Amino acid sequence: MATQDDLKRMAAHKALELVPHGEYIGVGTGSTVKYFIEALAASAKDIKGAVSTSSSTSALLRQHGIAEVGLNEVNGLALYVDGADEINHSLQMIKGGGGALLNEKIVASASRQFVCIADESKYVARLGKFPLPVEVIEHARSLVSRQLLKLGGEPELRIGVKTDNGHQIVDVSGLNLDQPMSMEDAINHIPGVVENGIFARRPADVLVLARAGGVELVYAK
Ligand SMILES: O=C(CO)[C@H](O)[C@H](O)COP(=O)(O)O
Repeated sequence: MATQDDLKRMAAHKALELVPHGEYIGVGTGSTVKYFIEALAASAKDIKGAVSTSSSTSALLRQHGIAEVGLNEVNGLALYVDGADEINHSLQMIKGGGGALLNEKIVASASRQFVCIADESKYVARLGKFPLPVEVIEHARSLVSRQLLKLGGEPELRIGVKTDNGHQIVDVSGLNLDQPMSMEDAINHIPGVVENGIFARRPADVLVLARAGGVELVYAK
């Protein structure tokens, strides 16, 4: 039986088919993305370079000899490839389990196409079982947490974690995410919030979904 890692690898390999030749691409963060970087390095795709979303992704790109380029050095990106913690049927996502949500949202917003790579456990009818990561300015953490409580969530500090941008992460359980875009906006309006892991304003354009029976491309309904 295929393991979750097998499925992640299958999705990552399939995504290669969507990578254009001769373009800059954005690369997300996480274990599924690690398989994508490995597959990209072993393939004949001649991308111009990759914009990274985290120090761990930069290290993997270096290790595999893929040229890294800064976002300021390119005029937009053809494609962005990343995993997700949850993705719904409109291809809206919860991201940030790996703590890279801020850079992921920035690079995704600079990309013409967002390809999400995921195993079937991530594909859900309703977002919100996975606690929502919220990146916060450290001295505003308690203030922000009180506001998150008012929005119906139960915030919990991710102990011992600092993001690549020097902030803390609060994971929020119990939020009603039936209106993901409104919640994305509401949380981002709390002073002290840097970014939150709802990707509703910038959903994926295509989901490469790996199931035990094979890999399929899913487009937003
Ligand atoms: O948002 C992310 C990192 O910030 C990842 O895409 C998400 O956590 C999924 O990770 P994985 O591929 O390891 O399951």
